[in-house]
Amino acid sequence: MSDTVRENGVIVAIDGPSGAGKSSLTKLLARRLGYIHIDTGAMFRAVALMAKRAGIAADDDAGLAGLCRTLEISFVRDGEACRVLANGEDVSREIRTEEIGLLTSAVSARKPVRAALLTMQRAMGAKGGVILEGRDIGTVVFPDAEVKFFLSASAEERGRRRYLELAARGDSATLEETIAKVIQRDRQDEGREHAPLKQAADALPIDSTSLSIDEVLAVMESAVRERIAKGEKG
Ligand SMILES: Nc1ncnc2c1ncn2[C@@H]1O[C@H](COP(=O)(O)OP(=O)(O)O)[C@@H](O)[C@H]1O
Ligand SMILES: Nc1ccn([C@H]2C[C@H](O)[C@@H](COP(=O)(O)OP(=O)(O)O)O2)c(=O)n1
Repeated sequence: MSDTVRENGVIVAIDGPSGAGKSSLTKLLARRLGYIHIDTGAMFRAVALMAKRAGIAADDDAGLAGLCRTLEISFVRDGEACRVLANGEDVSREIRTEEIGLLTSAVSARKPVRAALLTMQRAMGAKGGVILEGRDIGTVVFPDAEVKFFLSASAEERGRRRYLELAARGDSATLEETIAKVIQRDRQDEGREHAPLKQAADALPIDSTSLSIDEVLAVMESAVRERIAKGEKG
């Protein structure tokens, strides 16, 4: 981790597999710290959605490169929520379907997509005062982030959490099907050649299988505030 002093505060990286709690904790931690929440997964999902609409296959690197050259992704606050815009269109809901989730896992493995979003993510976070959640934040996007967490949980628990989420949205997927999809996404995210899901050597691992969101938040907030205080001492 770096001793860089940044204009707006430190950079916090939260990596981990699907359903570990990254988005939930990033939102809460960002609110506690007054930091900006950067949902890098939503950026990859936006690329996947726009590629699907344009009829670009998940392995069409030339087509994906061309799409990413002109695609503008932005986040806008909407009260407590954060809307995701693709070329100015609010795609917050459409990017969250399981179909787009699986397509995103394939699209996000492609080098041109990773290269394009890497540039965007570094531009968004370079001045600090940000929390980025994803798969490769602490290893590729900001290897010098002052604070890194690797948030995990058992596949069964992550599948259960995702199942409850889907059921609340009226999705009829069974628990067994949802666990299987979580494991499939894990394999794809961990096994890909470019920027695979991996714990950074200097990341603080947190297994949330048997922890509440508030318990995880307490551990994270304490670690970040300790690092900020250390930086202020100089
Ligand atoms: N420690 C936890 N205990 C119980 N439920 C959790 C925990 N962390 C997250 N959840 C729930 O699990 C679901 C997935 O969490 P989310 O933050 O979207 O994970 P990720 O961003 O890692 O995919 C959400 O419904 C969230 O409320
Ligand atoms: N920094 C990132 C963030 C997400 N991805 C990929 C991996 C995931 O399968 C998809 C969707 O990510 P997202 O965080 O939205 O998915 P989950 O909420 O963890 O289920 O994008 C990535 O490759 N790199």
